[in-house]
Amino acid sequence: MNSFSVRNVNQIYGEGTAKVHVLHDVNFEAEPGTLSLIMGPSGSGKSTFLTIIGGLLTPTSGHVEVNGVDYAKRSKKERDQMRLDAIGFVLQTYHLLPYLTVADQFKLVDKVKPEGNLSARALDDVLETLDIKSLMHKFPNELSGGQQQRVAIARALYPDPSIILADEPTAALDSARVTVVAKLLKDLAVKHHKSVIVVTHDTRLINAADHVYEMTDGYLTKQS
Ligand SMILES: Nc1ncnc2c1ncn2[C@@H]1O[C@H](COP(=O)(O)OP(=O)(O)OP(=O)(O)O)[C@@H](O)[C@H]1O
Repeated sequence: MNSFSVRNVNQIYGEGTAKVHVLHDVNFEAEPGTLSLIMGPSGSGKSTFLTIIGGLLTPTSGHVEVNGVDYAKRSKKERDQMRLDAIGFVLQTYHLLPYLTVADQFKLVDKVKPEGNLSARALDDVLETLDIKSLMHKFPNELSGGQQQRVAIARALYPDPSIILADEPTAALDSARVTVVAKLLKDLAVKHHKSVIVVTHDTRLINAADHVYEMTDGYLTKQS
């Protein structure tokens, strides 16, 4: 079974003279055990695509199936549950809650999803890999951009999702950290059999990728 099957997706924002056709008949598949990159210039539709496959936006037309289930055939409540159970998001704005310490960001996940999260030991491994163990008592505004980005990655991985969707997960990281994050994403795909989809401008991630797609003016093409 494919984690994702996207068929003939179109997205149009606005109406009349303000109408913008952002995605054109997009088709895409992603299987468990693979890391796919979506590359392309700013404004080409990459984030819109990620938002649609993550079930956060219903496309103007077309179908998105996640683990064989069509979003369109589910109620909003069921879609929310599917997202909670299956998808880990790493978004451009890190969405860390300003009034919670790093440790409490993870505890909040436990409240929303009490079961099926990483064991304390597995979480410890992730924190160690991302070199953020010493930051647990800090608040987001005490962290650098790169530290916040790594905390956001760890938090997305904590619920142990089968699918990981990441929007520019390395934008705030230096080269050494990019290598660490690229290896982590690759290991999640290969060793943990997850489907990892990354929107990025970062050509340093290409070596880790199984498939590379290019988004140009809303048209998605497979490069490798
Ligand atoms: N809610 C919206 N309403 C109207 N237009 C939008 C909306 N969201 C995005 N757009 C437009 O759709 C186009 C694609 O935007 P999108 O953010 O998907 O591109 P992107 O490739 O992710 O860009 P970037 O790399 O800069 O994040 C842009 O022209 C943008 O202005």
